[in-house]
Amino acid sequence: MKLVIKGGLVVNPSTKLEEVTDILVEDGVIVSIGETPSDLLENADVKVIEAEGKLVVPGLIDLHVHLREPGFEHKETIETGCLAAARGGVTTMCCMPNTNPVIDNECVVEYINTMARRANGVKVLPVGAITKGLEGETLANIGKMKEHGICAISEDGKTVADAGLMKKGMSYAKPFNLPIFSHTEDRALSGGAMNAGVNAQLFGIKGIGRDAEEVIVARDIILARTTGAQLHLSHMSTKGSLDLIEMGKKVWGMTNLTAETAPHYFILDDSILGDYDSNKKMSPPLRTSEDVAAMKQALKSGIIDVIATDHAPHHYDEKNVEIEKAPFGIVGLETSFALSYTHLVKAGILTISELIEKMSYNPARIINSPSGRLEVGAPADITVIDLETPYIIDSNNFLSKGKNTPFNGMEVYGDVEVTIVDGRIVYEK
Ligand SMILES: NC(=O)N[C@@H](CC(=O)O)C(=O)O
Ligand SMILES: [Zn+2]
Ligand SMILES: [Zn+2]
Repeated sequence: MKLVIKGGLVVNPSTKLEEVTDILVEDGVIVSIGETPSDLLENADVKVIEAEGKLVVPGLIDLHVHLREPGFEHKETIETGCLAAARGGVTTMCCMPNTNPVIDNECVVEYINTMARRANGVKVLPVGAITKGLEGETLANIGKMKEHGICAISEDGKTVADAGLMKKGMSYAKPFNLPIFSHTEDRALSGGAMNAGVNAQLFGIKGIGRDAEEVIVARDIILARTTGAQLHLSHMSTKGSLDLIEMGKKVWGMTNLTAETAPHYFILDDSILGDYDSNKKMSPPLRTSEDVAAMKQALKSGIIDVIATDHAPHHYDEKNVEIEKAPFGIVGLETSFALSYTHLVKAGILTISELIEKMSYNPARIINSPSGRLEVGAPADITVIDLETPYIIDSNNFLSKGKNTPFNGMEVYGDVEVTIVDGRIVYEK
């Protein structure tokens, strides 16, 4: 089966390509980038996707997604999560281990692999727990899980509180070439429902200080420096965290340190919580406008390497309670590209190529994936996007089971038209 994506603006960070041209795909692999011979275009066996006026990029790679299966299928399933991913232009995603049972052994890894094979074709890479049951007491069987395809280890939703155990986890992961995705939250310092500060005082909501995040950011950078393990800091939200990462990268010259943020941390701040809407509650919480400005700066300077979603679907009934009682988390798979494009590229902060680097190429490098690049021989994971037509975000249209977004009603640019995985169309508008 041959496929031609014709006449789109092809943007590929790995080769610094930015050119109106065609991509030819055969048997799931990119076989050429350049003008397609006309006899091929007339061949009835060749499917042509007209991409004139559209953006053509390597499929997006989301390092941070909660698919909720097994255990919480009322929030999301692997099937619905994969549909949402395809709609959002995401061709590979890493799913976090806070399921029930926890992804802490090869059987659960295999269960996810099986369910993903039955879904639409979007690549699902499980993330294994660092400790058994996410209980923070003994290491999970990391080596066995690696044999079955985990792409990283993480305690996401929690932090390994014991620094000695975290160090052991890092030392163990290193020879397996597994990155550690770190959720940085010191439980002794957290415990509220929004960012601590003047707005929390004004609204009468218990606050979570930035120190809860920063203490663990500092600790894990130090431990990664000692062990040489590859540390990837999940969902960064504060300016202080960015300063610490800058220190690790620039002063200590660490090449084993990367960091991620999510669209809500560079678009929204804690002043919007005055309506007590639990769809604005997530972990870590929205911070202040100064943090938002610093986050944009850090995306530009490269202190932040990755934009992920932290797609965290919850059921309507679970969120439809007082903000203090509601679970943390918002969905993101179907809005992340458009929000990032609108608020970073259209706003003049990043170039398109820089954005795709953060949403595809850099994530691919962190998990050693051959995707994330439009190169001859690479897997044909490709996303075609309309950048011209604005639209309004409406969670009623989400394919995800989760409708918990703070972005409802916002106008954005960057509508995904076609998503291709291994040369197969998995979403077409
Ligand atoms: N981010 C969140 O607010 N929630 C996540 C957990 C997490 O990412 O820490 C969840 O699993 O719901
Ligand atoms: Zn987390
Ligand atoms: Zn998460």
